[in-house]
Amino acid sequence: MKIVGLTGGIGSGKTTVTKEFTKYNVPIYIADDRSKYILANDAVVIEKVKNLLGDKAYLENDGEWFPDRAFIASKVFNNKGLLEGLNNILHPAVRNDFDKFCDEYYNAEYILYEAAILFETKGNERCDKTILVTASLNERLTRVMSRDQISKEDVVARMKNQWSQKAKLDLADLVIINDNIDLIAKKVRLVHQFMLND
Ligand SMILES: CC(C)(COP(=O)(O)OP(=O)(O)OC[C@H]1O[C@@H](n2cnc3c(N)ncnc32)[C@H](O)[C@@H]1O)[C@@H](O)C(=O)NCCC(=O)NCCS
Ligand SMILES: Nc1ncnc2c1ncn2[C@@H]1O[C@H](COP(=O)(O)OP(=O)(O)OP(=O)(O)O)[C@@H](O)[C@H]1O
Repeated sequence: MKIVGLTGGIGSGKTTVTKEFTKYNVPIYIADDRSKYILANDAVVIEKVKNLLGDKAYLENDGEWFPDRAFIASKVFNNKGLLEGLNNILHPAVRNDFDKFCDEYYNAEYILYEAAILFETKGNERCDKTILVTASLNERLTRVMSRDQISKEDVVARMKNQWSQKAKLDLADLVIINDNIDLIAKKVRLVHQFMLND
């Protein structure tokens, strides 16, 4: 079983591209989603996040507690120390969770590991191949502002905590340029064939 990492800066189109791989029954691990699950459900993680950011990091609703992601984002994306603290809590937990996923799908030809900050966290060292999804800076800004209804400043704050597209291009094995949505299905079909024959 090969591990294929799929990454790209915020708003590049990782989720859009990843969805295309589901057509081919490729097992897909989405680090952002699993990270959210862990943040909401792992008791040890919850305790550590409260210690780092305060009790306000979680909100109560009908007797249940949920991470207040807007509050957490407002704290960490403008404070490198706090972001590092949060990453240090969540990333080892995500790695453990991914180990279990790999065990479950050890029979697959390859599995896709989607992560926004694959290279930044050295996650690529675990991958046999890496795919980078790209789009122009302006496109990415516009897409995220419209998708999440957040300000340009909020998107830029996240971008500042990610490597530049140029730095990632130097490391990626394959690149999917996501400028035209109509071409994504064809590009993914070609990449899938490449992975099967590699
Ligand atoms: C701070 C949190 C709660 C904000 O949640 P929110 O729903 O607003 O954002 P979401 O998780 O959907 O992330 C959206 C995008 O923000 C960017 N982003 C998220 N985490 C990070 C990070 N640690 N460093 C840089 N960019 C990040 C990515 O481009 C991501 O796709 C959340 O992003 C989080 O827990 N981040 C830390 C965990 C992490 O590193 N996740 C990313 C891969 S494991
Ligand atoms: N080629 C495209 N043309 C126009 N809109 C697009 C294109 N690709 C993706 N989008 C839209 O742009 C937004 C961002 O795409 P997507 O959510 O796939 O990016 P992402 O890289 O997963 O972002 P994030 O890092 O925030 O998770 C979405 O609303 C999506 O529908």
